[in-house]
Amino acid sequence: MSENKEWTPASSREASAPGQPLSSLVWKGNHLSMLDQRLLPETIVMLDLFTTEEVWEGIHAMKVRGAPAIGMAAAYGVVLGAISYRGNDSAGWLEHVHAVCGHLATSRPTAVNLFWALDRMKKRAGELVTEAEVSQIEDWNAGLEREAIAIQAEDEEVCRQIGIHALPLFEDGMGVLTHCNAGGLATAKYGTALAPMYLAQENGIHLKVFADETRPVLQGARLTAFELQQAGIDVTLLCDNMAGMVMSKGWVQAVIVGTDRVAANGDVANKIGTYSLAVLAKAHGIPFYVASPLSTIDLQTATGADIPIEERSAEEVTESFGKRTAPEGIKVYNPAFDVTPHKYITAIITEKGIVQAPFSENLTALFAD
Ligand SMILES: CSC[C@H]1O[C@H](OP(=O)(O)O)[C@H](O)[C@@H]1O
Repeated sequence: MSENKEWTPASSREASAPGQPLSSLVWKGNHLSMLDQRLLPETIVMLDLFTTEEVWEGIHAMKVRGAPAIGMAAAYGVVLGAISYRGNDSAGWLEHVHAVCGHLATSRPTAVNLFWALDRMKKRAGELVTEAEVSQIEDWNAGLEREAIAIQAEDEEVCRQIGIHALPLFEDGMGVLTHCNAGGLATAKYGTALAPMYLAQENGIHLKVFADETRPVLQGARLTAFELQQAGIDVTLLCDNMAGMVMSKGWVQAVIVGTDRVAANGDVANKIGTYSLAVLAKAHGIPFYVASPLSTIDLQTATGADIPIEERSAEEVTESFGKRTAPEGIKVYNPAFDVTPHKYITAIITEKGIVQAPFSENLTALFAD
């Protein structure tokens, strides 16, 4: 793996152009260029990843993070794995691709987009080897490459559609609170929860955004505050424990967050702290919205209690801000996500429209056609 300290625009999809937001993932034809989000906002480093293992590590270590971005990265990881196959038979190639997918599936457990993208790549691999007109491994690899590129391109349009559907919920001058980073950095572009903020800006609507800092990894402070400020959107950074006071002052008219997995009954797994925010919003009579692409809705998972919740290292909590901030040997509990019961959710905003209670029926209906 090499690190490009220099800012080098990509040949296929531009990493960044003047006035344009950063891209977290740029496919370069034979490798994946991944923005190391752990270093933002101070340092912009694109990592050049040539192997599945490097992509696995990138996801696991949260160099790339955010449910849709994790799925996209995994899809490119499958391409890199397929390219590395040295046999010449379809059965061996397919078995190898499945093994690569199985390995990438162990990188992080909660965001269902990872498994969604891997399932899609496996399905495409199966189709490729049975399509009569393509018979070379190079053709199958090229087919998987096209599929991964399509996943990324579709995500940009999906996010834009989420923004379009959400926009009528936000009026000029409203205060909107968000948690973690469900923005362009977590997706191909626009984000999920941040998409309406970008669309509002395009339409001359002024929103006053409050970004929770989001302990312990600080995605709100390092990423949401960064990307909204870069875009010229009015954003105020809050410590997580300030949300209640800000709501009590009447400064917040809506909360919108992203999600890593929506269960069939409408329960939502999202960044730790989301559940507390939803309860606070309910107590203050503030609508609580979840922005979710269909790829994040998991009808196979019945309720929030069935969603696997990732627990991360104690050091994320004890070594914050570049130094030790807790005593040696202290017991730590560090769940990366929590589950918000659907009773606290006003609506789930998807690329196909806005879903409200009863969530079980209405989420299922989304997939009917
Ligand atoms: C657009 S979904 C973003 C989603 O991902 C975050 O998790 P993480 O930073 O740990 O990957 C968080 O739950 C966000 O809502």
